[in-house]
Amino acid sequence: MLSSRMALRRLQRIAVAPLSFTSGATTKVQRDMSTLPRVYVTRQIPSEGLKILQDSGQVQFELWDSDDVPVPRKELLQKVKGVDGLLCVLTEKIDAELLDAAGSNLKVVSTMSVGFDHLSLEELKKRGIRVGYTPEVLTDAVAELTVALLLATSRRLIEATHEAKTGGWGTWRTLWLCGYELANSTVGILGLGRIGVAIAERLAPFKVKKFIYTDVAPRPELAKAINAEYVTLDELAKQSDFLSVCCALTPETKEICNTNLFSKMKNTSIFINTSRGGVVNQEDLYEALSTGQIAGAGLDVTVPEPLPTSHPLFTLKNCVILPHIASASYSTRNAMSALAANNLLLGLRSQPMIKELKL
Ligand SMILES: O=C(O)[C@H](O)CO
Repeated sequence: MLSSRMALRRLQRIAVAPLSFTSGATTKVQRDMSTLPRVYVTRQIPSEGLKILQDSGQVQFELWDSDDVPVPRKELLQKVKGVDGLLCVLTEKIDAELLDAAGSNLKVVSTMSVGFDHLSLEELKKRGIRVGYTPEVLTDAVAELTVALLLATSRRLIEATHEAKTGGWGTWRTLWLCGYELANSTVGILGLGRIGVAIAERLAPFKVKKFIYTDVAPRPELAKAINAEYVTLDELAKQSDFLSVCCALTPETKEICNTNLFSKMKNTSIFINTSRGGVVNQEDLYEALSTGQIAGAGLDVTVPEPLPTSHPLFTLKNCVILPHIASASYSTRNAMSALAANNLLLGLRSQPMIKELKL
């Protein structure tokens, strides 16, 4: 007998099945509903979001029916012509060129992401286009992955499994594969928001001694929840045994993690980034890691993405690199797609979105 979960999955598949896409091509999804607002979806999003769009009867939509390759820019510029709404993911640059190509019908852009550095907010604002995004639904998944990455980096798990698999595991040794523990440590958070708080809440039971943070200004309400002290960026670098970057990528935070920061960190410190690759100067990070200025780095995000396999950071044992998977749990990605779809539909109905960016 099918478990209810499996049965549900099967039902979802059946519900989505009639769409049966041809790989790599843009496929018209709705039946003839030519008077309805037109929407372009730039990726094959998880089924919950697709189903909301399908069942709404409110829009006709086309989507780029692959999750493996992003829609080529040329096709995207073609497909957005005259659309009323756009549902995108973080690989699509929504800039003046694209908005010009879309034209004056475009009323709503809904991104299936909490980050919005791929959106030219100024251009969107200028054109009166509303923007939806997906904060909160991914907080738990991102915090969980950040903790996993921090532990994998500080306790050298990737190196250790490699050694075990490739014959490096000799006798038990007193200092072999030693790392750094969270107990009695100071954890620093660069950019305290919901995700930073969620990370700290998960790390606290590891007996962290102190949480510190920096941001453009103190955030007492959030800091109170985790008993974190506000410090300057310099102090954050100096005091942190673990420094976790949680800030958005903006002109102000671009490459904020550079030699200036790394040179102030302890040789025993671990640097973790699950926000955006652009906040780090990767040459400076390579230097800091390869010279032992800092002990290790765990990165879920890089510039560019994917990071070429020939990149020098991949040669370092003390650098753990993940392919931008912080929010990658089935439930979270489905929730993100549902929120993005609902934001889009609400925006097109000129109603308040569930999560709308103030421009
Ligand atoms: O911005 C986001 O949503 C994350 O980086 C991917 O989930």
